[in-house]
Formats: sequence, structure tokens, C-alpha cells
Amino acid sequence: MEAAAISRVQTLVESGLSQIPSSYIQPPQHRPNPSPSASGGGIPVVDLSSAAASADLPRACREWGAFQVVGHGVPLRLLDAVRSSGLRFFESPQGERIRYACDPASPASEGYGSRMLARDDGVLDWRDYFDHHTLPESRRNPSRWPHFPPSYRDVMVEYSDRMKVLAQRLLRMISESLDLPSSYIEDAVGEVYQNITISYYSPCPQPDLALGLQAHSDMGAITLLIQDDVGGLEVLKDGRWVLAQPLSDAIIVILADQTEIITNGEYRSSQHRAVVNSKQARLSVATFYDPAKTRKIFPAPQLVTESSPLKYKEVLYGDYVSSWYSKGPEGKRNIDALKI
Ligand SMILES: O=C(O)CCC(=O)C(=O)O
Ligand SMILES: [Fe+2]
Repeated sequence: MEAAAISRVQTLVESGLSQIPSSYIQPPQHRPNPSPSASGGGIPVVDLSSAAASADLPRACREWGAFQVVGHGVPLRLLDAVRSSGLRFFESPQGERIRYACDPASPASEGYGSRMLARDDGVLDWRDYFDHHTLPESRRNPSRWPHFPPSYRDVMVEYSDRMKVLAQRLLRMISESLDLPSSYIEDAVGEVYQNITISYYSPCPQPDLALGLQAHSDMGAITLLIQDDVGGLEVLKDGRWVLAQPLSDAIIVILADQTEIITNGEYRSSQHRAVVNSKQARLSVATFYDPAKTRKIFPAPQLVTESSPLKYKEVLYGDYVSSWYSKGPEGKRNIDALKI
């Protein structure tokens, strides 16, 4: 119990430290930029309710790999309920939170945790999280989720279902934009494994030395993310880190590694990270849409041509996940290892 409590960033901050422990100090080349750039308009915003979406979405996929969607039909009431339910958990007393501690020995175990990776020699992220296993329904056990506020579990179930539908709609648009049958990516992924991770980034006394979450690409097919109005998600574009402007009704779409493989690199997964600040805690909610571990993922044969040869080896998704957790992300090194 004590050891689990000590490893929480939130607990460190509550102890009133003015300097961060050395285990959280990033090497100079990984530290955040002194003034993050939101110039040039930031990441694109695609209005799914507009006719322009069919041109804007492929452009955003090709040029950025990450974009915000509005006009998506998910009620703002639900987005706000998810954010406020998550915040309620992290604002509850530590004694309450620790009852939901995940198993620190197994990566991606459900519950309240702080360390993403199995290895413990890397620099630590300035982040605590709550991970929910939400799909398939056989993995969904709301009794393991916080029991307060009383609506917490119903809100997460409704959100899980809405995010599945939205992810599938986006995957269909992405497939069609590459002249693939509309269900192509959905079928290639197979039965969806969905996790919802609420990240809580406590204020950091030395935000220029740490990262909330190190640079990575997501390992599954597509990630849908909402954030509060603090801001801290940065996307790498042409060698520059660009801040994703907080928009309360937007959902951020992040293309992940399996989509890069399936599209044979036509669309690339987005490298992103979270920065922290000294004044305000920040909350985000990421919904991951992943294949089953038994699924083999490979480039669509229709996208392999003389002018665009095969770029990635086939991979068993379970092997991809194990390697990601054992080596760590370090940008996009895991997908880079599959390049032919
Ligand atoms: O908190 C954020 O904005 C980023 C979260 C993220 O990238 C992740 O959980 O994979
Ligand atoms: Fe991510």
C-alpha cells in the first residue's frame, strides 16, 4: 500500500516539493520547448457535419496524422460528464484513490497507476492515470471503476459506446479516402479492444525539465482524445512541436501505428507528447481502438504498387504490444522496426 502511494506523482506534489526528483528529469534533447508553438493555426479542425469533411479529413490524415473533429454528434454534455467524473476521482482523498490501484507488475492493467512501461530504467512521466478496459464487453467490469460520483460507471459505459461508433465512422471515412472498401480498416482490425485512459497531470514545480508523457505514437489503430481547457498535448509536425488548442466540444483524432501499417504508410501515425505546467493540473481522456492480440496486421495489398512498394512487415499485434511495453516508445521506434 505504502509503496503504491509513494509512486504517485499527485502524492509527490501534495508533499509540497519545490524540485522534482531526478527520476523525472528529461535529458536536454527531450525537454519541452521554452515557448511551445501554437502558431500557424495549430492542428487542423475538421467539421464532420460539413461537406468539406471529405476533403479536409484526408488532408489532415496525410499532413498531420492528428486533427480535431467538431460536428461529430457526441453531446457536449457527455464530454463534460466524462471530464468532470474523471476529475472527481483525482480530487478524491488519496485513501479512496489507492483502493483502485492497478497491478504495477503488469503493463496496461486496469485501474489507478503512474507508470506506463514494464521497465523501470527510463525517465518517469509526470502523470497519473486511470485505465478502464471497456471493450469487448466481456472485458468490461464497471465494479472495478470508481464508485463516485454515482453516475461514474454509466457515464463511462455511454462514452465507450459513443467512442466506438465515432472511431468506426472515422475509419470508414479513412478507408474510403484511400479508395479501399469502406469497412477495410475496420475489418483488418477485427474485433475492437477498447481502453479508456484518464490522465491527470499534476502541476509540476519545474515544468521545463519534465514531460507529462514522453514522445510516442499510439500502438493501436486510432485514438480519440478529449482534454480540459488547460492545454498540454503537442503534436510533432515537420520537426516542430505544435500545441493542440483546447476546444471544449472537439474530439482530437490521433492516427496510431496499425493504421500506418494497414495504409502502407499513406497515412502515418502521429508522434505526440504531453507537457506540464507549474500552475494548473490538467486532465485528458484517451480512448484507444486496438486489434485483438491474436490479430495479424499487414499493409492492404491494394495500396502496394510499383510506385508504392511494400513498406512494413506483417506483425502479430500481441508481439507489437509486448515490444512496445518492454522497449518503451521513444518516438516511433517500434513501428520503425517493422519497416522494410
Ligand atoms: O494527455 C494527452 O494529451 C495525451 C495522452 C496520450 O497521448 C496517451 O494517453 O497516449
Ligand atoms: Fe498517445
